[in-house]
Amino acid sequence: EEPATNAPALWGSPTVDNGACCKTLGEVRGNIDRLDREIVRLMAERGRYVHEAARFKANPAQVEAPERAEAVVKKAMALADADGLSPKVAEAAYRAMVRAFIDYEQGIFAAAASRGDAPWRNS
Ligand SMILES: C=C(O[C@@H]1C=C(C(=O)O)C=C[C@H]1O)C(=O)O
Repeated sequence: EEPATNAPALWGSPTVDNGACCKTLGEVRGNIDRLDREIVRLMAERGRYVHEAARFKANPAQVEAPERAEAVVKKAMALADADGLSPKVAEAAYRAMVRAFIDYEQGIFAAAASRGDAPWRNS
């Protein structure tokens, strides 16, 4: 069954905010929900720049830009390490996120090409 959200912790001592948080799993999740609002807002802003990037690409292979994609992941891992986030968590999250943004950008590019906007033609 799911853990109770209003019961005290079962072990250890609080680790966040110099021990001020957290007293319940509900309090933990309220903070995670607050941060997710910010993360999604930032992802939406990131997505608008990914969309914009498509305008500078001549074909789908350029949309993929694997060297840049790898550099973005490696940078996130280094930033994570400096910020106290597990680099393995950052790597997995960034690989999935960048892959999804590439697919999104491929869709934007393909739609522009089929409108006759982007110069590239499929066949
Ligand atoms: C946004 C770009 O296009 C793609 C998406 C990337 C990303 O989400 O960071 C990075 C490189 C490309 O795979 C870009 O070329 O900068």
